[in-house]
Amino acid sequence: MTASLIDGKAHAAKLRADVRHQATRLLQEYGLQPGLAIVLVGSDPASDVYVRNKVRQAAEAGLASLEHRLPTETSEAELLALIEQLNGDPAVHGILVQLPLPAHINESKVIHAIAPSKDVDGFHPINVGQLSAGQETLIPCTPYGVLLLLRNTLPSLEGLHAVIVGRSNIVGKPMAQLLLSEHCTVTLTHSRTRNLANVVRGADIVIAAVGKPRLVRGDWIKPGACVIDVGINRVVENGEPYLVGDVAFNEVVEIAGAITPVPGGVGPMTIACLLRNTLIAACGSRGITLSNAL
Ligand SMILES: Nc1nc(=O)c2c([nH]1)NC[C@@H]1CN(c3ccc(C(=O)N[C@@H](CCC(=O)O)C(=O)O)cc3)C=[N+]21
Repeated sequence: MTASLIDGKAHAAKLRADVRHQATRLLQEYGLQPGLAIVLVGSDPASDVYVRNKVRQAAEAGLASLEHRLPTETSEAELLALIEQLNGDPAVHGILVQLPLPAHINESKVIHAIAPSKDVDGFHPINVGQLSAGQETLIPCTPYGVLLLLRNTLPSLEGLHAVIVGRSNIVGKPMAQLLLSEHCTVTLTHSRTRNLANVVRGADIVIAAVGKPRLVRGDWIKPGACVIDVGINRVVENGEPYLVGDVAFNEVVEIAGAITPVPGGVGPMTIACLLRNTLIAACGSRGITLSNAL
């Protein structure tokens, strides 16, 4: 059996079209245009590409995006002052500070400084706590995107065994909380997990988010399982640069029931969910209820 491909690019395009539709209505009915501020400190070439993509897609979805590029030498105090200014700016509904930050800046301090209502990454401890309590909140973009893909792929998530590989604050932990809310049985594994392959063999849903190229092999997969590859690893093979996931795609595609490709899987959903979070934050700022989440 060959797995069906989960087309993240197509799902993301649909989600962005929905954001655009709702943003148009917000502007017409309430005179409100959602605004996203993107802050990039330093000039990492990979970050540069992501930020440019985010800005372009935000504009296409009818959002106002404001880019703040700061030099690597920017002090922590200067960055905190900018965040303070954005927190108080009524045209800004979402603030994204691109991570990682240069080593002299305390990431946790920066995340704490963002107003929780504008924290479209969902990284502020208030939002983390609300997610873990199962309350409505701004959800981190990558796990949010994965959840939408799963909902669109599987008839029901209830009672399924989800095994997450990787316990990061950005993907693994919030993913576990979201899937618990969907009534999955959740196992959160990591680098110290004993007999990882055997644990993954029990999974109906596998979420690979460790940043190790092709870690998850074909013989780890229960036939028919749904496999979501969050990894984005840049490797050079035969002198060519490649983007590969945390899943050995060629092996797993033969065993799984459905699988996301890299690229074109989770990545595009992450950006689409960032736009959606900005829309949600803008609505929240005026007490407007947003209809359907697809
Ligand atoms: N505060 C913060 N929030 C983030 O959400 C955040 C961040 N910092 N720092 C960097 C990572 C990385 N990230 C990606 C988003 C989309 C793709 C994406 O769309 N990837 C394409 C391929 C892109 C390519 O070809 O390089 C795909 O998978 O199809 C990748 C990576 C968000 N991040």
